[in-house]
Amino acid sequence: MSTLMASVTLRTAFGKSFRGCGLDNDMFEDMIHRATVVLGNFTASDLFPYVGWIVDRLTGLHARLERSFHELDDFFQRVIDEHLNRTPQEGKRDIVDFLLSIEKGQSEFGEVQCTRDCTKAVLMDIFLAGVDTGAITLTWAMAELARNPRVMKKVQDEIRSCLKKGKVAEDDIHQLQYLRMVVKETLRLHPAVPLLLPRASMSQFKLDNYEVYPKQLIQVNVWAIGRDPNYWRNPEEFFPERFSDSSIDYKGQHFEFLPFGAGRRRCPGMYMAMSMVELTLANLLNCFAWELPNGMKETDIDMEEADGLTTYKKSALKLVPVTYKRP
Ligand code: HEM
Repeated sequence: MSTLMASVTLRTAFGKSFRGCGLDNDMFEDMIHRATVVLGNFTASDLFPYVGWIVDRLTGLHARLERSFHELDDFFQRVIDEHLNRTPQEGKRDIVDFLLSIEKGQSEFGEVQCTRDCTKAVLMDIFLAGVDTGAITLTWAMAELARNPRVMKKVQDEIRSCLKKGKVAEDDIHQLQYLRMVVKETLRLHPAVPLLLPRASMSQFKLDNYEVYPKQLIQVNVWAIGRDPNYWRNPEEFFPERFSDSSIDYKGQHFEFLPFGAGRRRCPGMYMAMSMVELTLANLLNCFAWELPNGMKETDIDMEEADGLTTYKKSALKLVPVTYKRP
């Protein structure tokens, strides 16, 4: 899943497939995984600005951060060098070409200096935010479907009855209402980014019994909100039908369901993400029947999440694809 999401994101954003960049699938996945795990750690220096750095050095967190930073920096440098050494074809400029042209003609942003570091920071944002999240959502969707054969059958029947032959294309997706509910339900129970980007309060206010002061760091836990029994009936149950006849959407207007965040910092890749996830899931479900490996029962699927910035499935999901032949 990671490989597929990485290919789509890199080709869309950087105009390049990672296959030609000297990293094989596993190295590439490891690099992203290391970065999101290390970035998801709470650092002692965040909590204790003057002395925390000593703790971070002793625990090895600082060294792991440095290593991840250098790995990613090398990769982005390679992407930038390739772009600098070629002439972009008219009408085929990608995000890297665009960022490099801003660097060159600083005037577009007036006083704001757009440096090489800024370009790399934007690339890192897109890269880390785009690759992992889609793969994680797909993995959890498949895990939940494997645990819930009723839902698996219902969504496969929908896809196969709507589609008369061949693969699911982007234009077919709007017909697949139940598939959309399955993706929403996956995002409710397993939001890829469990804590939104940190916010800082602008003024002093009281929330329940807590006094919040200006500039205080605020973390919004969308994972917990998605499982809150005050808003969701039987919140732990995977039940996509809860979204039928409901106006609740993921676009940041319904605060009980914020898998892509809300407000100015809402995920800018939301529509791309939904297209990638829905299309990939629809095709996986259309082309194969999915069975559990020998002797395994639905209840044996381990649903534990790993620590980090994103909610990885801790143990790999093992399913057996059996090619589906239309009757
Ligand atoms: C299922 C897939 C995805 C999920 C669940 C997801 C979720 C999120 C969330 C929750 C945030 C933080 C929003 C906030 O704090 O309000 C975010 C930020 C972001 N996402 Fe996504 N995302 C996904 C896919 C993508 C894709 C495909 C891209 C681009 C290729 C992308 C690019 C970004 C960027 C650049 C940010 C940072 C925005 C900022 O700094 O203001 N995301 N995403």
